[in-house]
Amino acid sequence: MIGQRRVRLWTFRSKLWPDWRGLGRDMAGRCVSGRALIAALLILLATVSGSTGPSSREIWGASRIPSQFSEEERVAIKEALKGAIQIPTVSFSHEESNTTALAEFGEYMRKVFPTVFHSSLIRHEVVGTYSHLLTVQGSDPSLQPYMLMAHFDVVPAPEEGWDVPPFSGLERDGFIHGRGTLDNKNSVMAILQALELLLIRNYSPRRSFFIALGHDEEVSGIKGAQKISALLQARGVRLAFLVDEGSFIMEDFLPNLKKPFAMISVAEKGALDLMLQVNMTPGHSSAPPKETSIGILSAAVSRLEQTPMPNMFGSGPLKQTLKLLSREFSFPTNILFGNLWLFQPIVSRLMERNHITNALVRTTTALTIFNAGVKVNVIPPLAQATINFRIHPSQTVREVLELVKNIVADDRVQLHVLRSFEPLPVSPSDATAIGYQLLQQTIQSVFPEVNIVVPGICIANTDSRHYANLTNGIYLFNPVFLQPQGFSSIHGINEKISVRNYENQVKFIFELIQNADTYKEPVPHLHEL
Ligand SMILES: CCCCCCCCCCCCCCCC(=O)N[C@@H](Cc1ccccc1)C(=O)O
Ligand SMILES: [Zn+2]
Ligand SMILES: [Zn+2]
Repeated sequence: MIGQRRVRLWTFRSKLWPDWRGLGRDMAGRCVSGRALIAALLILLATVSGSTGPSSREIWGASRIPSQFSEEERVAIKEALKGAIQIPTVSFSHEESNTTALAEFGEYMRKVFPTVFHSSLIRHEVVGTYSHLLTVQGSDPSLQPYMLMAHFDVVPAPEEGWDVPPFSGLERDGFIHGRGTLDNKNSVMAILQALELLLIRNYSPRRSFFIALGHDEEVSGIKGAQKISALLQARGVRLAFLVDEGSFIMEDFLPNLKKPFAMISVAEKGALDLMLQVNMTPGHSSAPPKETSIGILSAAVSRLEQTPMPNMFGSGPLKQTLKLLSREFSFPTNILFGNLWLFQPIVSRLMERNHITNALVRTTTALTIFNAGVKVNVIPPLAQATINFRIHPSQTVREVLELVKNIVADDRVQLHVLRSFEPLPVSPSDATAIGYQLLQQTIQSVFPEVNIVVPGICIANTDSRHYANLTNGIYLFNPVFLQPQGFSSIHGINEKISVRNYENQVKFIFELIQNADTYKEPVPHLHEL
């Protein structure tokens, strides 16, 4: 009891100290006027006396719960994830998914997180038949809510090539194996697990938040995320920020950088799925025309592959990413990245050398489907190819289409847009951006070995774009260490997460929820009062 009081007093004093220290001077150290000083003192007194606002216990967050889990809890944490991996919630296409598994997953969540699903603080709704929206009621309605997101559908996983069956959830050598361990059942389970552990410890949040769990992210999110977003919009919800998958704590992604760095993506690329089609008159293969639909189309897609979209290094958040990272590198990379005003041409070329960093600097062109021909002795009437472009944040769908037309430069090739969406606007990452600041603080406390946190670009797409109408603070970050091999396993083979990584993910969310409750807006300059 005495110890608890001492902690409370200490926290109280340390929270006050920065305000007192700066009193009478603005942020630049200049003296402020007497009237502003009196106004500031009055506001401070009113807050400290707490006669009308929340109690000092609530203000200073004295009821913080440490993220320490018992042996029994640690076993339950990993077993819960293994069980989730065993449910084959596969999205095959827009039309086809394993709906039995999607429904079973909903039952499974209710079973393993009973406190969450029975809490009087939480409203649970099923949206679009299989997706889930949880509304966690905070005690302070003056705080703007936020949202934690994840999805539990997965891409298919043929058994060939895997060290262990992809839906076994087997633990081997300290790793839990299987489809969805990184993308993205780890996040679904970690969010609910952290909340379960907080509620068991009688935590009741001050700031309301939503948990949105999608069931069709891998095939667009139209039936899940888009519906949840429309529901929240109809309820007049505005979010302070949201956190979704899309970036990691990166290890060994950049040459000469051995230390891990956390990248919070503040931008997400757009997309364009374009079908190219050539129609020609069919005929006998014994007397072929000079050009066939296959030849014309092949030449067109080859030109597209051989002509990369322009390098957009100079615009977008990447310059800031590299500038912040520069001090982590040794000579000469630190000089190159730290002086982009001079070395931009060299650095932008360096980024093109590797397929992952190349995806950060330009709109990418991926030839993914090619269909033509019906019989070996028939000149094919029709040839079709589908190309997946991922659009750089500084370009638009229209601009990319224009570039494609100029590169193809052949009227016989028809272009059909199958699907497109623009890149997301860049979310703020400055000192006033609550979502970014909260993530950064939490990364620094949970992962002390991570020296640096940088804003970045997500090269893939997530469900978060469906929520752009509710917030301008969209942050993509999974608190998990990832190496290039782990990146290849996402949608590939041998996807796995270490037990330690997963435990830390739970710990991270446990801390993040509490940090969101105690977050203080940066104090405005006194001369602004
Ligand atoms: C400087 C070092 C940079 C390193 C970059 C490493 C990047 C790691 C990115 C990992 C992204 C994981 C997120 C995957 C999400 C995903 O699979 N999305 C899918 C599904 C989808 C398809 C169309 C529309 C919406 C959604 C996708 O983008 O294809
Ligand atoms: Zn995903
Ligand atoms: Zn995915």
